[in-house]
Amino acid sequence: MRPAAAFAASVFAAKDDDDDWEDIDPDDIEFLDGEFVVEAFDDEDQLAKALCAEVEENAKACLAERGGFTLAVPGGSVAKALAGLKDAKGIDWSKVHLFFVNERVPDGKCHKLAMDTWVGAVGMPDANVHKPDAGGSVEEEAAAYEAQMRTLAERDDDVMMLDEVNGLPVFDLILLGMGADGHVGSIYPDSAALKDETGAAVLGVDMPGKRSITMSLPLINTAERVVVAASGTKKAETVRAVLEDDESELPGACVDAFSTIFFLDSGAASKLVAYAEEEE
Ligand SMILES: O=C1O[C@H](COP(=O)(O)O)[C@@H](O)[C@H](O)[C@H]1O
Repeated sequence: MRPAAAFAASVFAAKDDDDDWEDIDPDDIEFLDGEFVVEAFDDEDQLAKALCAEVEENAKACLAERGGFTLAVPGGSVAKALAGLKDAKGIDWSKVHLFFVNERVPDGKCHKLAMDTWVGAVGMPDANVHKPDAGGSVEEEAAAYEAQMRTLAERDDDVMMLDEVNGLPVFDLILLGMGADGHVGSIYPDSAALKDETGAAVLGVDMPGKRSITMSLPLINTAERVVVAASGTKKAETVRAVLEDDESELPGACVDAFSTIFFLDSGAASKLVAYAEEEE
């Protein structure tokens, strides 16, 4: 995989094996695959470029290595930040499979946003854009969406693998946004989805006004690489809690994939002790 730091204005801290923060040299970032890294960018534009670069570079690496690439995207600001992918060169989108981290059902809000923002422009075949479309209860939608992932894993072209330990689909890259309350996907603080122990890859969420499906935390944490993006000072306190409070049980604090990267803008990073020390 590519080093994560190509667009980083500041790579300021990483967790070592003992879970303590340590300063890192951006030049050493290639040795951090499998680690936990936080990067801060000057503004949302830089953050958006970094998100697009993550997709581009990971897609190219996976396509070269296996001839396939599996990507999951959320809605909200991260979805909008991917507009730059329209200009990406050298990616065979016919070999990329796109899923949604969470989705309103039956509305398909994240699918529509992705299509309008970049997917419609890059020429990804419709069959590669996997959206929940089963109908029925949120549980039925969730089960059917998980089945779509498993059907892909049953193909003999290695585009989607199953984890040898937990049997869950392994995504190459999952992008997450994080709400000001610390939610990721449709996994909200103190919710049934956060506490779920069924081992399901996809869960139904039947909150008033938010009838959704969401990837489960075990599925998210089985991915090769997860990037959590947050911007704006309104999220600064939540970002601080998620990254610097060892006791935090917020959904964002439960993201723990093999390679976990937090992309922040300066506003979202502003309350981090590690960031303040870097700025001094
Ligand atoms: O409700 C949601 O919010 C999160 C965060 O959105 P953002 O616009 O503040 O980045 C988003 O990732 C998720 O898909 C959406 O359902």
